[in-house]
Amino acid sequence: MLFQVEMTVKLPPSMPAEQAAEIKATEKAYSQELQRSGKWRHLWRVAGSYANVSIFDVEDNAELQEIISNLPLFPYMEISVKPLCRHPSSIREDDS
Ligand SMILES: O=C(O)CC1=CCC(=O)O1
Repeated sequence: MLFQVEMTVKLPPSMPAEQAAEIKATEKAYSQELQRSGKWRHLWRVAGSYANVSIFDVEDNAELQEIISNLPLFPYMEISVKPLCRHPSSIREDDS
């Protein structure tokens, strides 16, 4: 199942820079492992924002919830999820 997930990062201004850097490094490693596995298909920065638009390819809602809730930045993000299905006019083979 494919999902579009938009994540907006809102780190508290009071968080020490070292702690923020550590969380971001852990987040990067976690997301890159999921990208290598194919579960995190796309990761795009939203230009001009500390936000991303991502496409996940997971078994079901429960797996998406598990992945998202384990993001190191999860406590500091606003997240919206949209389920996707194949567009009838799509010419891409990997859209479903
Ligand atoms: O910087 C972000 O958009 C948050 C994030 C998600 C995966 C990652 O590596 O950073």
